[in-house]
Amino acid sequence: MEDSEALGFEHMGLDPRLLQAVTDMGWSRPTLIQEKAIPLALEGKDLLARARTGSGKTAAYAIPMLQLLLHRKASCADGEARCSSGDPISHIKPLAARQPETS
Ligand SMILES: Nc1ncnc2c1ncn2[C@@H]1O[C@H](COP(=O)(O)OP(=O)(O)OP(=O)(O)O)[C@@H](O)[C@H]1O
Repeated sequence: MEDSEALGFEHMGLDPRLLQAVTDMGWSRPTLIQEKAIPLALEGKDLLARARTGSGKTAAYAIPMLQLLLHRKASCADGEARCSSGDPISHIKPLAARQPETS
């Protein structure tokens, strides 16, 4: 994809609070891994991605996760039944604990 066609944060359908946070961080555009991963994660797709150290992977998974949490919070405030299905972070902790130690 050419740079001119790159999908900016403002075109990803992000919650305004997340867009503001990204702006506050001084991030004018997503990194490549963020540009590829965030839209798919927001669609609910399962992803396995690899990118070099310092390429922005943390935000690539944290931004969609925070968006899910914000939407879920709004849904719970509206009394939706799916609010009782557990929170995403509780699934991440056991997965992280199973990661092999690095030296
Ligand atoms: N879109 C962006 N624009 C500018 N800077 C960014 C962007 N996304 C992340 N950064 C910055 O890039 C740096 C590296 O990001 P981060 O540590 O999340 O990368 P990573 O791929 O998760 O690294 P690691 O492989 O070490 O876990 C951080 O200082 C972060 O604030």
